Amino acid sequence: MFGERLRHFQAILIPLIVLAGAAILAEYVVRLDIERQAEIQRNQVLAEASTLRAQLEGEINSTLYLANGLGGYVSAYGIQDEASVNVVLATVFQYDHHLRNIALAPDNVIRYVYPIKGNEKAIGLVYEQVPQQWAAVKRAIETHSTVVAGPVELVQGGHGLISRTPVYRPDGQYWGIISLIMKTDSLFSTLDQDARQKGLAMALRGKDGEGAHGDLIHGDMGLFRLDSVQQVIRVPGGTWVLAVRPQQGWAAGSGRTLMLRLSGWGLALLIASLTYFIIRERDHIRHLATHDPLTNLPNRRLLSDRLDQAIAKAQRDGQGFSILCLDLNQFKPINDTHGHHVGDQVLCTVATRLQKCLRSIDTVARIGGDEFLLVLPEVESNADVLDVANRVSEAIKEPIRIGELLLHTSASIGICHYPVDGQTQDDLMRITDEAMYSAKRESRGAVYRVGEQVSA
Ligand SMILES: Nc1nc2c(ncn2[C@@H]2O[C@H](COP(=O)(O)OP(=O)(O)OP(=O)(O)O)[C@@H](O)[C@H]2O)c(=O)[nH]1
Repeated sequence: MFGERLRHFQAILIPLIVLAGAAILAEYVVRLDIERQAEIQRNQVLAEASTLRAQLEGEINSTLYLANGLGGYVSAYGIQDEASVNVVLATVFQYDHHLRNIALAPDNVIRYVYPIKGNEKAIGLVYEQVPQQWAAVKRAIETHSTVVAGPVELVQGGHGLISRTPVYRPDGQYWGIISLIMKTDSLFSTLDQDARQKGLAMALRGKDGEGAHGDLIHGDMGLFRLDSVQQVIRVPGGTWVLAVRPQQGWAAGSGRTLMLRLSGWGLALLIASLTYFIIRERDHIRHLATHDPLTNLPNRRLLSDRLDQAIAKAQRDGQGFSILCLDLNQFKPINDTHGHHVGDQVLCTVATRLQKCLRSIDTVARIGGDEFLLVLPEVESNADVLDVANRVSEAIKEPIRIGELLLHTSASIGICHYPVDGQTQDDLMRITDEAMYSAKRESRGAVYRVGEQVSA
């Protein structure tokens, strides 16, 4: 019936709605977690990037402090002889393992280089005559401060930063230039290694201190295009930019997210399944309360509802209906002879046959041991109800096969019409019952209406 189908539909629809709601909630929680994880990860990467930046700035500045220290020494004491200069340069050189060489150029002409081995050709170089170098030297002299160029490819191999520090005598007179070449390959690869150990990829740009627009110094330029954490590094005469990003990308799609999503969906499925079982259980309990457990036909309680509905509908539509009460004849002997279980099967067979004789809008209920009541909406005429009664009677008379047994029974039937024979539920039930008993008393197997036989 419609109510049954609606309940079935609800039992599917409600859990689906619950599933959708719980899944949306689960996805929302996953999204929040992804955002939180990304924020935590971004902060961690930012902290690591700051460490790398400090490390890099520290390395570069410590080299520059050496240049400044050396400049101070030269300014104060000047140059006595080559041997003592070499001692000073060698002392400075050993402080910084990134140093490639140091050159002193009084009046812009390189006179001293340490170590000399491999750098002999630099001796005597006049900066003014080498345009690529003169620009930086000139800028250092003009700005009175250290200028860092590069990294550039070194003729001795590898890459290096060249710092030019102008030196002035105590009286303010320009003395010359101190050049330091710093090997960057080892410096950058140390940083790179540190970053990789923490699962990070790093890149540097800003050659010649040109910052965010400068050429690539180290790493992969792609990192600047990706969503990376970037830090500005101050170098004398300009800036570099450091880009850092997790090697495996940001947290989204991590194992944790997958676990959280699976748990969320699992929970959503569990809640939806529980909802489904609760609804089914509720429907089952409701069904048990309204149906006969043996034949699964509506019981008295549900019959009462159906009768109320039929009366209300008849009053609304101005159309009558009929009810039919049926009691099996000689059922007890079946029980007594073949046992209760055979009697049960006979009752079930009768129930099935009754249902087959009726329309979907009719109701057939079991109201007693071998007694059934049929409600036939919109059936008003005697002829129509007799038609149904005869059909039902014939169906019950058909032999019933239970295993090896072939059993026979019949029914005494009472009918009544609403509103002609009775107007209330109690009246209708009583009158039909009396009609059925009249049939049973006076002509078993016949159909009676209000004490009068209407069909054989
Ligand atoms: N197998 C079975 N028998 C039942 C059930 N409920 C009631 N009965 C039996 O059904 C019989 C009904 O009694 P009656 O209607 O007097 O028996 P009958 O032989 O049909 O009598 P008449 O109606 O006068 O022909 C009783 O013997 C009950 O014990 C049931 O659920 N299963």
